[in-house]
Amino acid sequence: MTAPAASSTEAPAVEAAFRGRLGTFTLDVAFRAPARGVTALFGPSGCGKTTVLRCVAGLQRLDGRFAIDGEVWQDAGSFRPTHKRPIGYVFQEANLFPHLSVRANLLYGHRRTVGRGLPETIREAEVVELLGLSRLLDRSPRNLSGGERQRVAVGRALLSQPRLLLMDEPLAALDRFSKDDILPYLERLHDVLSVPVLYVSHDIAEVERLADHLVLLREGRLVASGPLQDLQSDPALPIARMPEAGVTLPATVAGHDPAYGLTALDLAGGRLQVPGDLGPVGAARRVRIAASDVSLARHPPEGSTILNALPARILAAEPQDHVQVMAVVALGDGAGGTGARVLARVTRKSWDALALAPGQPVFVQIKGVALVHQEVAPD
Ligand SMILES: Nc1ncnc2c1ncn2[C@@H]1O[C@H](COP(=O)(O)OP(=O)(O)OP(=O)(O)O)[C@@H](O)[C@H]1O
Repeated sequence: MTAPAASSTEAPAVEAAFRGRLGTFTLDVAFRAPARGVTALFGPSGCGKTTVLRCVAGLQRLDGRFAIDGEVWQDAGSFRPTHKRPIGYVFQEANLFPHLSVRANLLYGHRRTVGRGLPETIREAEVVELLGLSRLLDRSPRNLSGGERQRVAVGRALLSQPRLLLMDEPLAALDRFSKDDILPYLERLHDVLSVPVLYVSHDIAEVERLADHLVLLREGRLVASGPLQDLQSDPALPIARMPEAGVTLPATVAGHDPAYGLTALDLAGGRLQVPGDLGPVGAARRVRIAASDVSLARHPPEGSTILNALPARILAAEPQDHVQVMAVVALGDGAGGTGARVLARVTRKSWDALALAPGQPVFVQIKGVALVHQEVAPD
């Protein structure tokens, strides 16, 4: 867990600490996250995610401190009001002005900030291109799909030139199809723009696609805060107990096997063969390996249809219940365990039968690998 630092001489950071009561609910949360990329606030309904975001926006006033890149927005002696905080806020509902065109909606926030002489770091043309809005500019928000409306809402928030973008369940009101439509655009924003994002969600799949850093909350308190991959591969955390527990890992396309339609993907500490063409050699990809798709063997498996069996070492293990054990293994055959960390959910019976334990060398068999990061089609 990370506590906010008193002063910020290190890498630019978002430092947040809020405590107080709202009715019967008590919030007491402190975390520090990088002031770049996407930080997801994740936890069950009612754990305080929206309250933290409202505190950051200055819409909810609780005791505490907030600073971004050393610039203090709140501490014991000061509280900057909402309208003086350079934030963009995207809610579950797009809340566009129905009587204005998409273009006028986009420029609404832009005029208010750039018109006041604030520097323009995010330009309209760039936002239109990144969010695929060029064909929607003259349309009325009334005639847009839910996903299109949210893309406009994100664009409007970005054009207000925020130091920090706050997104509160921006996809929660969308159906699966619209979510799949908008997610690649958000991934692209993340790749191209430098504005940091605090992203509230209770959808772990969404978080895994977008987030670099994770803040886990439960009942108004911090459970853990850290880089996504570190928290995903901690078998003691509640996200490892979710049925869909798994890890997302950076990978590089290493080659193709056209005869069998496979792509070779390099991860830290190992190479996988994955069905399909995942792009040119050298392309960076993000893949997801679910804990339930990984099994462990003491010896190199023979006579198996599973293509991927890689040497690894068990780093830690945690019983999940009476039946299952969650193990974290590091890929690679060295002793150091420095390769990518993968979760394996195995039965307690197999764990005992193979006398598995942390520190042991094993072979991980990986049954399925999903591509997480998708390309977006040009507008
Ligand atoms: N102004 C308020 N007065 C009283 N209770 C409040 C107030 N605002 C929030 N709460 C309570 O605080 C708790 C946390 O709410 P919050 O909306 O922050 O949770 P959340 O994690 O965002 O939940 P969800 O995922 O369902 O949106 C809830 O129990 C909520 O009822």
